[in-house]
Amino acid sequence: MTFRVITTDLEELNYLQFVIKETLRLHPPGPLLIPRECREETKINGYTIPVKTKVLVNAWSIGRDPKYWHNSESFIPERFENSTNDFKGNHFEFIPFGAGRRMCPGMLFGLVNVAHPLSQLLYHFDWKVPDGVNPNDLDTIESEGLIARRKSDLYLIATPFGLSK
Ligand code: HEM
Repeated sequence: MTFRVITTDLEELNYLQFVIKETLRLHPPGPLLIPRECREETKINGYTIPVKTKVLVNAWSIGRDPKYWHNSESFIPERFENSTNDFKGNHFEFIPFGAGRRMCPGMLFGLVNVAHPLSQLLYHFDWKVPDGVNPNDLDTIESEGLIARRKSDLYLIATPFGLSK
């Protein structure tokens, strides 16, 4: 699929916003959010969580749960088209920034810093994988750890727009 960005006005880049959402669903940078500690004994779904329990919320697996997402392992940005599903903390099946009063206060700043450079890179360059590489074979596995990143480096060839053959 070719994808040409014809504006860098973030308000107008709906499809790019869906791509960013879908990326955050499948690859939340904080897969287990931030470890929290229970301040008082709490009951959730019949389980008793004792005081001082360290709680890790697995946003990575929630974002891939087939109970909430069709074709949950597939990258389908269009799933967010005409959907109210958002990561602002109201839909607990999609929490790359957490939820509740300790959710990420830098969400909007973080998002603009993803969308703006990405739109500029797509606007000014044509991108392709190196010869002999099939885009479907790209490895998207993440590294382990509190903050996830690509496990293997991504090699792409950027050609200034207008110069590609
Ligand atoms: C795409 C970028 C970002 C992602 C995915 C992200 C994700 C998160 C997540 C998952 C949490 C934990 C929420 C929870 O435990 O419920 C968090 C907390 C936090 N984030 Fe971000 N974040 C991003 C960018 C930023 C930026 C740019 C800043 C600051 C300028 C920031 C500042 C913070 C702070 C201070 C907390 C702790 C909030 C608290 O404990 O009350 N984040 N973030």
